[in-house]
Parts: sequence; C-alpha cells; structure tokens
Amino acid sequence: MKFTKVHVSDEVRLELRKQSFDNWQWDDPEMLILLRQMYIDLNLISKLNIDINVLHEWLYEVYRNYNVVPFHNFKHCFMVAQMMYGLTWLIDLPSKLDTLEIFTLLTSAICHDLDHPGYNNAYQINAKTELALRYNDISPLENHHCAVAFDILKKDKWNITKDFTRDQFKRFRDGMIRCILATDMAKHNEILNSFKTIIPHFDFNDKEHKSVLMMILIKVADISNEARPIAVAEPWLECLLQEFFNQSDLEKLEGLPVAPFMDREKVSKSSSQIGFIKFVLLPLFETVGKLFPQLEGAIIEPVRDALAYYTEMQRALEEEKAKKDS
Ligand SMILES: COc1ccc(NC(=O)[C@H](C)Nc2nc3c(cnn3-c3ccccc3C)c(=O)[nH]2)cc1
Repeated sequence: MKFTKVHVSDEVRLELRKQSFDNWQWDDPEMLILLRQMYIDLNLISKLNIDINVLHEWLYEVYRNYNVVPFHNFKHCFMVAQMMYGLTWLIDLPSKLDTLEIFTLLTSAICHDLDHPGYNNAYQINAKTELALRYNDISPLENHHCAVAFDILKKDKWNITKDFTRDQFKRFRDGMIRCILATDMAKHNEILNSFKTIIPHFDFNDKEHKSVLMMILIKVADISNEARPIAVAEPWLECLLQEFFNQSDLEKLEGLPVAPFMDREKVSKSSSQIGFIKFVLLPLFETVGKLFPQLEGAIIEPVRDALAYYTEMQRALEEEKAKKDS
C-alpha cells in the first residue's frame, strides 16, 4: 500500500504538537505516519529537498532497528520525537535555530536509542559485553545508537540526507553525534552545568551556545515522561521498572553489581519517582525554563503535579504500612 495516500487530519496534526499527546491510542504503523507528518509540518521536506518516499522507507528501517524491550522500544523513540516536536513549536525554535539544526534535533530524537538491548551501560561494562569492549566502556550504548543511525543512512534507499551538501552533512553529523551522546545520564551534571554557565549571556548566534542548547533539548525530551498526563506517564513508569527489574534479575543471576534503583526488592514506584523528579527532572526543567518561560505552564507545572501525585501515593503507602505494623 502506498503510504503517501494516507492523510493526517488537521485535528490530529494539532494534537501532535501538544505535551498531552497520548501515544497509547496509536499503533506502530500510525506512529510512523505521524513521524513523517512532523517532517512535513516543519517544512523540512521542502527546505532540505528530502524525498518523501525515502523518508518513509528510512522511518520503517529505523522502526525495524528498535528492539522489543519493555521501555527502550519504538514507542519510546516516538515519545521522545513527539516531545521534541512539541518543544519545537512551544518555544518557536524555527525562529531561533536554522533548518538544519531543527532537522538534527528531530532526527536525533528518532534515532537516539536505536537497537537498545534493554540493559544499560552499567550492565554492558560490568558484564564485559561486546559493546563495552568495542567502545572501551565509554557510553557504549549511546555510541552504538549513533553508529546504527549512520549505518542506516549509508544505504541510498534510506538516505534522507542524500541531497545535503558536504558542509550540511558534516554539520548534521556533528550535531547528531553530540545530541545522541548527550543522552548518557552519566553526563547529566556536566551538560547541565555547562548550560547554567551560558544562560546569563546566552547568544543564539553563538555556535557553541546553540550546541549545548541542542544537547539540553534532547535530554529534556528523553526523560520527560512525567511532564505528560498521569494516564500517559504512569504506564511508562511501569515499562521502565519492568526493564530495570529484568536487568537486576539478570545481574543477580550473573553475580554482577545491582543498582538500588533497579532492585525489585528495594524500589517502589513512588519513592523512585519522588527522588527522580526532585533531584533530576525539576532542576533540569527549571533551568531550561529560565531561558524559555513557555516551559512553565506546559511542562513544569505537570511535573509538579506528578510530584504531588507520587508524594500522596508514598504517604498512603506509609500510612497503610503503619496500620499493618501496629
Ligand atoms: C543520573 O543518572 C540517573 C538518574 C536517575 C535515574 N533513574 C531514576 O532515578 C528512576 C529509576 N526513575 C526514572 N528514570 C527515568 C525516567 C524517565 N527516563 N528515565 C531513565 C531511563 C533510563 C535511564 C536513565 C533515566 C533517567 C523516569 O521517569 N524515572 C537513572 C539514571
């Protein structure tokens, strides 16, 4: 079936720009069409002379290279791309960044977890896997995701950058490598601190400033599930903990170190989320909110609501525990 015939309604195109977008209503083929629509509605097809059929084939090949794991699957790729797409409209990025930078952000979001095995860098390193060996323990997963992305683009039938000039491709490649490598949470504080340093004198004409901003934006999109309505976010937490518990079960079997926040004997949904929201999410989002006040209502408020939700859940759990113990 020629997918070029598929039409996306104006109502769905509008919904696609919002943080309230509910991925659970859509199946994978529909999400592929919606990803293609993002490139169309950002005028990337016309401005970068992208072949719409190559774009569709490329999206399908990207889809085939995501694995069936509880959290880091194609739906997560879609959610990060959709959050990036929503941020692009919310903070009016096309008026601040050039077309190639907008293209790099969306394409990096789509590719950022390609071929994720469902076991994180700590596992790769401790278990001495092939990936850890190949990348010398340096962000093995993120290096792999990026290498897979460029491996796919090497094939003419999937190369959406075919018409790029040498300089355009070089800038795109530098940007995508920096964005995907920035999603390694081990780099979280380093990237956030460099962003904090430049905020007081942020200059949208400064290449380095824009590069740090692009890394911050993909980081925000990557870990932003709690900025969505509870009904959309809570199932994602279930998926994440399922993936973490699979890993810690395997680590216990293999006699490898187990991270506390992955151990099914120690983790509760509320306790892990309260810490994550308080010490990771809110500090990151409030810092970005200093440069883009639009984030306050659309992203930061919902995260504060999520913190209240999990704090209440934690209180109810403790009250119930106290009753049982008494
Ligand atoms: C600084 O490195 C860190 C910091 C925190 C965490 N994760 C957590 O604290 C816990 C498990 N919660 C959590 N972790 C999350 C979420 C979204 N993405 N995400 C995640 C997933 C995989 C790897 C790292 C993170 C942060 C989320 O909503 N909650 C993982 C790594």
